[in-house]
Amino acid sequence: MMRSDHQKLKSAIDDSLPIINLSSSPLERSEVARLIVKACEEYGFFKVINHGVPNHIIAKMEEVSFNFFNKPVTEKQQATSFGYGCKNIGFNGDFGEVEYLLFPTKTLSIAQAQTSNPISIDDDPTKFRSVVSSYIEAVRELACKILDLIAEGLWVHDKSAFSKLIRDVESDSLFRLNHYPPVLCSSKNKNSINGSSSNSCKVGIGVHSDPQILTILRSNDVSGLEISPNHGVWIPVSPDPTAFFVNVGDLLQVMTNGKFVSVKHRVLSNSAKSRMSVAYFGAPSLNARVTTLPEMVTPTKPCLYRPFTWAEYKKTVYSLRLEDSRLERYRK
Ligand SMILES: C=C1C[C@]23C[C@@]1(O)CC[C@H]2[C@@]12CC[C@H](O)[C@@](C)(C(=O)O1)[C@H]2[C@@H]3C(=O)O
Ligand SMILES: O=C(O)CCC(=O)C(=O)O
Ligand SMILES: [Fe+2]
Repeated sequence: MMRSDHQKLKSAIDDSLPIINLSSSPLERSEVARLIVKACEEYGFFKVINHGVPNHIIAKMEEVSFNFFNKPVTEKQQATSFGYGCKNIGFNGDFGEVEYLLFPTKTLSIAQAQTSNPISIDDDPTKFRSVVSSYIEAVRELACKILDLIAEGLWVHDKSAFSKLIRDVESDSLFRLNHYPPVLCSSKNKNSINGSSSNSCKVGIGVHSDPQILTILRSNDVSGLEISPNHGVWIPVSPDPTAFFVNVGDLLQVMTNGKFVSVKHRVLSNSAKSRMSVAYFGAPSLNARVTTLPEMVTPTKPCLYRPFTWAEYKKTVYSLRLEDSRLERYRK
């Protein structure tokens, strides 16, 4: 075996993935900030423990998600205008063994204002709305906490340079529930996916990076998520329902001038169990101008990307397929 193969195998172990403990005392704040920056540079991905999101909020979210996906297909399809999708991902021919509910977080506040138009997702739509609203509020706070620590760790002058973008009332953040039903792996499919773990083989969601600033992800106790911090290496992420997982998105790559890399990831379906995940994609408002922070540009590290609005970038994202590289188009 060549030395590089050894190194690849050694690095493809989940144990090596960074874990950030947010319970640390204020004295250790700068150390936590430093570790988060390191994780974003090396992996664009990390796990957060002692995150402070109350258990009852997480448990209720899991319950409404489970109830929704357990409904008959015909009932779920009635939620298509509200973002229900099955197997089709995006608009350009991507498919996966997944069903999902995907909507802008703003939708809930609009629905709240128009009580005559409740969201018919749950038998009790008011319950669905209030459970999801509380969950979104809690994970947005977690995202802001992490983004403020990133700003500190990067010695950025404006400590809320990142978090203010997703705190904006016009923020275009998204919320997504995913359900990957068990898919039996035929011997023909077995090991068809390079480096996948043995009890999974079909693609739930194909290789992609998240286009927004930061993603806060949580799942049940079923595996499937894999990340690829280096080209050709796939690391399965052990599921941990008590934790949150954080992905660096494309916009954070641009704002940090490529110091952070938006992590490539995919989900493989499990042959025995259903995986359920919940993702919050923190994004700026559509008209926000995304630029590289001046602190990230030096004479030896000139600015890599031209400025653009999130609306412009989102249009590009939706014109392309999951795996397509979009940031290349915004290079100077
Ligand atoms: C094929 C696509 C689905 C996606 C939009 C896109 O055209 C390319 C990016 C995809 C992605 C990946 C991360 C998130 O799950 C998502 C909601 C996003 O913002 O970009 C999805 C989009 C989607 O499923 O609509
Ligand atoms: O289900 C997961 O763990 C990841 C989902 C994901 O990558 C996405 O929804 O963009
Ligand atoms: Fe993703």
